[in-house]
Amino acid sequence: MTNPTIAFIGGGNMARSLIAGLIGQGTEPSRVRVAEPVEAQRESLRQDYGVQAFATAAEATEGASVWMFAVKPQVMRSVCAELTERARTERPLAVSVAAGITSSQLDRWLGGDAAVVRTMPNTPALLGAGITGLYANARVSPAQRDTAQAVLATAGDTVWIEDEAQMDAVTAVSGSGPAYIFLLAEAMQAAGEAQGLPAATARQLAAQTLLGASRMLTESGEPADVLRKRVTSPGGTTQAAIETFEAGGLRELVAKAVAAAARRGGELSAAND
Ligand SMILES: NC(=O)C1=CN([C@@H]2O[C@H](COP(=O)(O)OP(=O)(O)OC[C@H]3O[C@@H](n4cnc5c(N)ncnc54)[C@H](OP(=O)(O)O)[C@@H]3O)[C@@H](O)[C@H]2O)C=CC1
Ligand SMILES: O=C(O)[C@@H]1CCC=N1
Repeated sequence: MTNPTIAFIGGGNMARSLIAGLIGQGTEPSRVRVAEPVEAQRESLRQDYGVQAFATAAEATEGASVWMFAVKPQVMRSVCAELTERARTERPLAVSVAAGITSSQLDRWLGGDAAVVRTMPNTPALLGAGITGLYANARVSPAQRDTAQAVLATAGDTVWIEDEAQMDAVTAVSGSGPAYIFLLAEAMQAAGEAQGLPAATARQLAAQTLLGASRMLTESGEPADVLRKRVTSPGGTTQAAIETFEAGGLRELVAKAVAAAARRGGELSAAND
């Protein structure tokens, strides 16, 4: 990446995670500009990362060739409307992290002929342990594609999607996914406490087990079912638990939850058009 100036529009949870990745990987803070309406959040971004923070998108995008849209889907259209004139004259690379909002909507809201990369990162980006799905529209040049990938790679792994229709599925699996794991952690912790463990001990056991299992998944190269079977001694404790999960319909429930998230992506697109 040839050191572009990057403007974030929206300085909330997701933007913070991405900014942490960029600064942590050595991006010069003066090259990161953020538009964020809340003064307390602007000040905390300046303090934590040394970036420049402004009240308006117009100020933040001055001189920036990459615009990172990190506002809620519900306000994306009005935020783009503030920038249409500048987008037409300056032809930036527009990168969106918004759930549901399509590249053709962003192109239209930015006045047409816009180079748009629609992405779906996740909050482990804060630790450089995220994963981002990316989709580029036809206006994106190979160099801009590399730039978008380089920006998101500071947050973790990246994977390109050639069919934009799959972005709602990406969102449902990895964008929202960390929350599913946190829900599982809450449930494991509560169940441990119900079995008589002190709260702190139950929390530590659940969290470290999720970390260790995730590292085995990513580092061993072995599929999840093989790793699961290795824990499951015939007639043992794990088998008792797994049979309970299967009888309770865990797989079907996960499939329904992911389908609901993907469907919501489509609804967010339609509702905010
Ligand atoms: N959180 C997550 O795990 C993920 C989120 N996303 C996507 O990221 C986007 C942001 O989500 P998230 O960070 O969670 O939400 P947040 O509400 O934390 O962040 C959005 C920020 O944008 C600010 N904002 C609102 N209007 C404007 C404006 N006109 N100009 C500049 N900033 C503005 C908001 O301020 P105010 O609070 O005053 O409204 C808020 O601080 C969403 O589109 C979401 O789909 C994608 C992947 C994962
Ligand atoms: O819940 C949401 O809509 C956003 C998108 C993925 C994670 N958070």
